[in-house]
Amino acid sequence: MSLIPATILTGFLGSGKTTLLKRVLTEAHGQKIAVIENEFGEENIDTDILVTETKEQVIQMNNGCVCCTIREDLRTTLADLAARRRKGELDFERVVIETTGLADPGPVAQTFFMDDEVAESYQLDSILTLVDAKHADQQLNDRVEAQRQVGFADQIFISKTDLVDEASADALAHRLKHMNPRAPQQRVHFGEVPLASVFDLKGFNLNAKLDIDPEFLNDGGHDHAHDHHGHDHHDHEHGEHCDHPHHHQHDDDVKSFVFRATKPLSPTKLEDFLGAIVQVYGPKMLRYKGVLNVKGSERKVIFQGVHQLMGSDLGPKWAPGEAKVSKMVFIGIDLPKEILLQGLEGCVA
Ligand SMILES: Nc1nc2c(ncn2[C@@H]2O[C@H](COP(=O)(O)OP(=O)(O)OP(=O)(O)O)[C@@H](O)[C@H]2O)c(=O)[nH]1
Repeated sequence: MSLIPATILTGFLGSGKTTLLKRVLTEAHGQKIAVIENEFGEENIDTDILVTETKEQVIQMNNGCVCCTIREDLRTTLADLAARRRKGELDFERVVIETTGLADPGPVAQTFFMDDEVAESYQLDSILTLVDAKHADQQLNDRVEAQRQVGFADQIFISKTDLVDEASADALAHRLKHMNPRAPQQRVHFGEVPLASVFDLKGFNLNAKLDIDPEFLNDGGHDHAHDHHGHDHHDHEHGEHCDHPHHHQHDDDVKSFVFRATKPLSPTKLEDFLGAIVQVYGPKMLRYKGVLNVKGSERKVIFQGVHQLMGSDLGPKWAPGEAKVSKMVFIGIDLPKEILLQGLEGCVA
């Protein structure tokens, strides 16, 4: 039986998750979608709305915060859903998990890899993150969960841009891009979004192409609040003027950087190094993904991970004339960029 695609919908409180989900469910012609809601408290208003307005199967889990307690519930809920589907008691083609606005989506995503029963029935399609254009700056400044949600995203939807001016929306887009250069961004107005932007994104598919622009992180188009650090991506010297607009004075904990190598990498060195690194920094490593030129392989090696869990797979052959450049993006919280970059340099074959 083919694997059931699963989508994780996350985003800070009030960012428009339910609005988007309702929209998608009513638009989803012919698709049967099981929705797993994770909310705080006993009263689950979101679920009531979904149940009355759509015919979807909604399972609610009321035991609090996803980040600490939920993995077991989520695991049993997913396993139970799959078992009932196998027996013909339930009919659905995909699953959407809406997390609470205060959840770290990491443990939710990991459930799909750590539990055999879940991994045998489901394939994590992508993590979608809603960002509220009106409140995001404050939320990102104040709340680590909001930052993590952006870090994990395979796709970012920016809601409520109707409530802010164009310059603010652009500045937010820029800030988010620095935090997570891997996730495409799309504005949504009251959840209006084509289904093709929501499902089958294959963000977790190892063969998905790595859509990042490594040059972006080296550009000068972000704020000078980073200058005092000296350890992150900024081309300008201290005091040097740059012409880009500086709307923010943010200094996000979730940051990203890109490793590039033009020489082929040694698979064993890479495995040893990354294996050791995730033991130490795994909890801080939200997502990492790369397309690698590995010695002895004619084909691209596609690699990705979430916290301590990582995997690799063979991609297509390098095209004739294509520069065989390895690229890896790391998104995490206070990652030791220099240690990682130096270690990776040492993995050249
Ligand atoms: N102006 C504006 N309001 C929006 C937009 N999208 C959603 N909203 C409103 O924002 C409020 C919160 O939306 P919800 O969909 O409930 O947000 P949520 O992320 O599910 O919220 P929680 O369940 O509390 O985490 C609602 O009043 C929505 O109508 C938008 O694009 N523009």
